Amino acid sequence: MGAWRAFLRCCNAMPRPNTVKRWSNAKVVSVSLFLCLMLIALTRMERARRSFSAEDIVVDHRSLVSKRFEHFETGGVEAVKLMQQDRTTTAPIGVPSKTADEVVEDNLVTDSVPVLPATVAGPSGNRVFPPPKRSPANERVLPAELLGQHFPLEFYFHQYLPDQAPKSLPVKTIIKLDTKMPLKTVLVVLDSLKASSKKPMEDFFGSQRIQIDFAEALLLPVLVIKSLNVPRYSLIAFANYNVYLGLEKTQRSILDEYCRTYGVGILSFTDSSKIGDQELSKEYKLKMQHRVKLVKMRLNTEAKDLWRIAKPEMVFENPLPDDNSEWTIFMPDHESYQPLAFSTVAADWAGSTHNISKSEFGVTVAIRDRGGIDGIQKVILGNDPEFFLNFIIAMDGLASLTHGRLALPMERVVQVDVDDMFVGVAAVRTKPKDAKAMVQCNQRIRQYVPNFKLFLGFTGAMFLWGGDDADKGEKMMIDNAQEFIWFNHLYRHELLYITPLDRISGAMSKNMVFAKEKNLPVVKEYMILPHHAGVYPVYPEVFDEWEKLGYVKATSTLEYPYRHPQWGRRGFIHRGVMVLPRQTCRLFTKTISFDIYEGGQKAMDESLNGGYMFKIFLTTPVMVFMTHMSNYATGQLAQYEFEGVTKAIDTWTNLKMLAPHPIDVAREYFQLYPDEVSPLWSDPARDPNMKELWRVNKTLPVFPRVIIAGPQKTGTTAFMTFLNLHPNFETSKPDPVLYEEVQFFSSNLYDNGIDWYASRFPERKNDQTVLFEKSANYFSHHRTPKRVRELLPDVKIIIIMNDPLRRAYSWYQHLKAHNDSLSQQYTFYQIITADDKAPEVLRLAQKRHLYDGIYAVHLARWLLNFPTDQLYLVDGDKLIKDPASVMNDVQKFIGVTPKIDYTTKLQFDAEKGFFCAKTTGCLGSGKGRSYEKMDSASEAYLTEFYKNHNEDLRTLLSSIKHPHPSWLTAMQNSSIPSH
Ligand SMILES: Nc1ncnc2c1ncn2[C@@H]1O[C@H](COP(=O)(O)OS(=O)(=O)O)[C@@H](OP(=O)(O)O)[C@H]1O
Repeated sequence: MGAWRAFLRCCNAMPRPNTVKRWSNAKVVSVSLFLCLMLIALTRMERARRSFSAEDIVVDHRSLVSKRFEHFETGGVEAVKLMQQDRTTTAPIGVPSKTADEVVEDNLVTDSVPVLPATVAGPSGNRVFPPPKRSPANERVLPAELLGQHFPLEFYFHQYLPDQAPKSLPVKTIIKLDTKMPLKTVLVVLDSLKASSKKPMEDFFGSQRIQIDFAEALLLPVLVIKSLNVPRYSLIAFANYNVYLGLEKTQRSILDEYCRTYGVGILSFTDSSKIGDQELSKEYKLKMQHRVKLVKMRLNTEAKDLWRIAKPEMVFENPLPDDNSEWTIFMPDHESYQPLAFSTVAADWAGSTHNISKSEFGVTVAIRDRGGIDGIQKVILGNDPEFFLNFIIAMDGLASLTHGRLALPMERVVQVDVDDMFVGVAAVRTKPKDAKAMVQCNQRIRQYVPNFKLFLGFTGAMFLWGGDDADKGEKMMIDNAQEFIWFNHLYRHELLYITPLDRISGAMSKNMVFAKEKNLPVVKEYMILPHHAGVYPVYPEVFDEWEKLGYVKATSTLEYPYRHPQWGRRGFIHRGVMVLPRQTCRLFTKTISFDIYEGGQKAMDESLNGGYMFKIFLTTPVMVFMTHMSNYATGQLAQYEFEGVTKAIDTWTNLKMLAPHPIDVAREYFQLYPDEVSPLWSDPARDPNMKELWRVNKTLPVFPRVIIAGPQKTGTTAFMTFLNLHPNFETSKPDPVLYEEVQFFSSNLYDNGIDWYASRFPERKNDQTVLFEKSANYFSHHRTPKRVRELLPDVKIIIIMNDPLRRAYSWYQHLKAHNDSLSQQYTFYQIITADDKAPEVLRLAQKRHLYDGIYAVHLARWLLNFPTDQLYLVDGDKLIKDPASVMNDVQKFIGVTPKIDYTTKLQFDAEKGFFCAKTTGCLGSGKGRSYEKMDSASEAYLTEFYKNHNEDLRTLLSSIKHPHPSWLTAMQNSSIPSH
């Protein structure tokens, strides 16, 4: 009522035209009510207009995020509550966590804005910098992988059955498909997948995090996902332009047609190591001279619309790198071409200079074809992207050819961490000249990166442990503390893999006390653990501690998901702490004998010439570097390298370098890469670096070798019970809420990490023991296959498929048996036929009943992630009628020993109507219920609903040469009209 009165007050206060002014409150109310009713009616009409189709199960993942468990599990919640009271029955299906309230169903699309810790005040009380702006060019475009997760069937057909299309319509998701927009993937065509030119292509695109597909020229992939009508590639790239020119005629015309239809351009490099000296493409009116030796390069300032990163007025005055006489120059004869870069033929070049200009900048070494000849825009470079100017030209070409869709933002966020301040033996500790050099380094880098300050990781206990000179140097650092930003690096540089973990909190807080005493401006929100131990692989104790402290919000590591190549490192957020990927500078192992400052000059020169660090700056919008001051003698060179590289970036590019507060660095990172918010866990036992970081006194986690993945209501409990009869199979520990299930990969339990997952299993009795788990909702959960593949790449997956009609009805009977209100309110028929006008709960319940039974879609997702020999598909009917033969077979598939004969373990129980274990008896009353037959209207509806999906399943199974389950064959036979 209060709100209503406020509304009326508002109405009265609002300026109105004279006629309205005279209206009474009653009139205002009636008019408002009328307008409301009209609005409702119009909305209903609009809904009704969109008629319901059998394929129209909306898998609206985003809505699930906010609706939480009780909405998603509509119809299941009451069952959960009941089950919690009655522990004698087994767990309800799909209960993903301890309590309904805690659960956030995570079956969501990852393009939601990540939840990041709030911005915090900088060391001086304010942010050092405003957060960098995101460039519109960098707005996210649908990555192919996401599409593959949500449209697996279409992807599978596209990949393996390109001549066919699925019979069923795609199951709708919230992903909006713009069928004219190519996916954000690049097709790189090579003459052979083994070509040496593959690596530079991987580096060029990979370092910009652009997804690539490689293809051989003789076997180009199908370019459009037919069933979705989605063009697959945003750009076609050739490592060697001659491969494009030499494409087989039909392939060329298909490719060209694709490019023209979707406005896709071609970016090509050249590789003259294997080709003749001079070539003429008559068709393209382009002459090319290969193997030219060149000096100097300048860009064409007239190609204004192409230059973005490049500063076109800059001139490179030195000889171009020429290990194998690898440059190609272009001599076009058509107005469609525009030179992009010019060079000068070296005076000592031995090749024939017939028709080649010898004047300064007289030859063209990069060119653009504006499509005047064949309607396709191209950028062609006279070498690979190795040379730094070529790299920049290619990046700008890429941005232009993809209309900005694959362009990186123009800002580069830079953070340089100097770990181990005060750590080290006397000889390599900070001397006065080092301290001075660091202060100067800050000042010099500030010319290019406003407000830049080195970040120093300090270890208080080791302060003044060095000799006299070091003492002086370290004292100087303290005197100049305000010149830097400091972060906690643990008091004694404790290596957590050998230090008792209960010392972490002491080590963190003592260091902060030290900082206070010395008046160091510490950013307490950012912290680095020595050797990054505890961050990845995660030590739960470290994150516990950070959670207790409450203020640590960001850290970084080299280790996730792997170390090499550098550009493959990623970030993730775990328990509120943002973990950023860390970049490493070169270690100048060869220059160690140099005087350090002399070596520094060398590092700077190299960067100025576009060395390794320069490319990191070009391709990495948010960079956190790791360097050392003392414990690696060579680490001290890094400061020179940063001077060099920032100067070079400032000189050659229009990129804007920024040095914000570390929390803003982290926030910027995850805003740029929201897909990375959720980590993908992998097995530390499989990676030597991770193994090194694992605690010395803690055994590596042991994971299951077999997963019964579902789907729900297909006999998964019977299967796991039977498997357990084998002396060497050991299932997960029972859970008070989830009972026999784990549900790690398909719920927010995944956030608990791998230690938690491993703790769900008993210790193996001996080497023969095979751990396994059953979680029936894994099968249809869109993220699960990828997560499983990442952690358990060799796992064997068991999938049981019974008649989807039976499966849906069994779920309804499950609800009924637990007096779930939904099943009391609605009949089975009402639920499965719910349309757009139905209440939301009914729509969600409909999804709950029908979605899992769309086997083809879910199976395709597993098949895209696992080889077929890791999947064991069980005919659900056979499991009921002849479980012994299924169980005998599966032992072979898993490779367990000894093989047991299940005919001696199982017997048919006439009363139960199912096979039961001789020793442990039949399953509980919740499994194998007796209930009335499905009504014929429902049966007819479901038969129609699943018709095309089942047809797709047949195609899919045939494609992997798997026999069809008996119910599927029977269904097909019954649908063939008899004459
Ligand atoms: N041997 C044996 N004993 C009992 N029940 C058997 C057996 N084999 C298969 N089934 C079928 O399993 C159905 C229950 O499937 P799930 O165990 O996968 O259900 S759950 O998802 O774990 O809740 C269950 O469904 P309902 O018949 O609806 O109860 C059975 O049809």
